[in-house]
Amino acid sequence: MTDFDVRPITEDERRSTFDLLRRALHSRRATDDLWARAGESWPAAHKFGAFDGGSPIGIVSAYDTEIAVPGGRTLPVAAVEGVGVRADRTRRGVLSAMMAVQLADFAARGLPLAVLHASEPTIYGRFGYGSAALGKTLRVSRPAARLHERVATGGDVRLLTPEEAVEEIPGLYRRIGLHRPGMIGRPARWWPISHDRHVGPDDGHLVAVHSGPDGDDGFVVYDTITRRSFDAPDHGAVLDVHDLHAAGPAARAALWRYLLSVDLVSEVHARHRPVDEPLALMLTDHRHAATASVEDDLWLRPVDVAAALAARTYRAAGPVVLAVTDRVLPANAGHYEVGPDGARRTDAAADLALDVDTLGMLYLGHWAATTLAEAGRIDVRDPVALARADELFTTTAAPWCGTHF
Ligand SMILES: CC(=O)SCCNC(=O)CCNC(=O)[C@H](O)C(C)(C)COP(=O)(O)OP(=O)(O)OC[C@H]1O[C@@H](n2cnc3c(N)ncnc32)[C@H](O)[C@@H]1OP(=O)(O)O
Repeated sequence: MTDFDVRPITEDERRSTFDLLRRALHSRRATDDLWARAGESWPAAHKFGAFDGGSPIGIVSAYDTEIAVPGGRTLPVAAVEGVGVRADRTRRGVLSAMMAVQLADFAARGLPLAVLHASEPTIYGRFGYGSAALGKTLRVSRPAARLHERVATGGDVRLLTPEEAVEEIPGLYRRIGLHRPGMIGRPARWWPISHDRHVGPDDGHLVAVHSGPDGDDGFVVYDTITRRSFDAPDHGAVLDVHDLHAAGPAARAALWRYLLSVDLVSEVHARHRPVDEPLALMLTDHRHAATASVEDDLWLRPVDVAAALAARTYRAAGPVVLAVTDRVLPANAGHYEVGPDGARRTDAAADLALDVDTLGMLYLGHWAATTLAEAGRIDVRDPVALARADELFTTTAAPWCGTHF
């Protein structure tokens, strides 16, 4: 027996569900001042709450945007954010009930994919999300690190005022474009909370923009955290890279050259960078840039498997037939033939069998089918098909989201 209902939230329930989420994530309830700034970014649309009587006990939220898939197309996607259950009501199926309603809503609205960043990796696989793109944390020893002479840089780097950063960076992000599988669009409601707040006086992050031959083509948002003290007066600051996007390798290298030139900094930290970002190889001594960790970045859920598979491209290899199972959206269950000329449903016998969360892991090209089979996530009916699946799904650029939501 359930003692709660799941339904769309009303306008009047925006603030109480926002507070519920904040408490679930161990933040204080929003002050009136914070709500005045953040409230617009928490609309009622696309939010489902679990209610016990009139009181919210759980919330799931999403916004519609677009995502780049292998081959360069962009697809509509639901970006799931703001998931929380009141601490006294966890592990009684509240999230499961909300996720079922939310996924049914995505399917009814024809969204082929849903994505999220997971607070804990054990939560979302059961709902069909798979870890599809990773990010690495770089730690660079700043005084010693030098770009080697063959790294093409050039152009100019200039610092923006906070007002310029609020005005100019959204358009620049759009112009740079979704050039890697996994990158997502940032709608108007994303910017006040995730950018403007950081560059404003409270957080004081700095913003530098690179201009190349065709105008502005890259930016970095960063903060410096001083470590100097009476006891350790020589400790330089840590420069923390918060958001870095560039249209191409030259703009990216020029932004890194700039970051490595900032005085009184002993280390540069950059979290959630693409796993194939070649910073270490750009240095005269690659040991000055260490990969401190590799974490899961984007989790992806095929909501309409046929549409999702048909939208991306595949490398040249013989076709494979996948048998897909999906407990939450059973309409996806079935056999799909995937080959260099596309993907479609089929009645043919399956070469490989997998759950929809594992398909989410394959989809953007990070994981090889062979690796997933070795991890027990793919049931191999025809061993020869594994190598074909490896080739079909792989991508040149590692998938990467690069947007926190
Ligand atoms: C996209 C994002 O926003 S990420 C942020 C997610 N939110 C948080 O981490 C905030 C703090 N945590 C919470 O609010 C809650 O614990 C939630 C939302 C993670 C889970 O809500 P619950 O209502 O407890 O989940 P529910 O009871 O439906 O659990 C379903 C299953 O997942 C498991 N599960 C849920 N959360 C966790 C977890 N954190 N760790 C391990 N297992 C979990 C449950 O044990 C259960 O397993 P079962 O089906 O085998 O019994």
